[in-house]
Amino acid sequence: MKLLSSSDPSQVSQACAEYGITSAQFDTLYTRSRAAKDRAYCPYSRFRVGSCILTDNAQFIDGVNVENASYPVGTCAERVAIGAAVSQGHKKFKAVAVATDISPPASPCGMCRQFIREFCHLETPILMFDKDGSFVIMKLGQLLPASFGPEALPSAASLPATG
Ligand SMILES: O=c1ccn([C@H]2C[C@H](O)[C@@H](CO)O2)c(=O)[nH]1
Ligand SMILES: [Zn+2]
Repeated sequence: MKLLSSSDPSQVSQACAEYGITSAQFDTLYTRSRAAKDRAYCPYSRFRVGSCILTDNAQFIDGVNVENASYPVGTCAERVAIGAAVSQGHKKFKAVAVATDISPPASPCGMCRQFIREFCHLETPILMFDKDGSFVIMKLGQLLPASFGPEALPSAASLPATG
């Protein structure tokens, strides 16, 4: 796990080539996840999280963490972004970005990793941006090894996500 600089074009282009996204897509994921972070609703933790996901037809959809006075009811930015995307008709994603105000960057929690697993290949890049715009990039399969997914269920063939 290596911390890379998003302001170093050679580090960005090398990472993009390795993980199958364009530099333009990287820039949008970075800009949008950071901007989304400012819209987080997190009066309890004060821990702002923004997410942006890239759909397989090149749409970008944002999410923020949305907390609740009943603490366990709150949801993470990544799941909000994916829920928004699914509600807009997207079910396959090429990249997931998450931005926070800490360094090194936060990585998706276990529940989000499983949620992402439903809609992404194990090779899908997860981009994690820190407070300075430095980033770590890892494949979903690295974040969630030996995972359980929809293909394990006999009923999966009839699920919209896999159909
Ligand atoms: O990757 C993460 C980690 C945490 N959170 C949220 C959940 C909660 O609102 C706050 C503190 O855990 O940050 C996210 O949205 N995504
Ligand atoms: Zn989470």
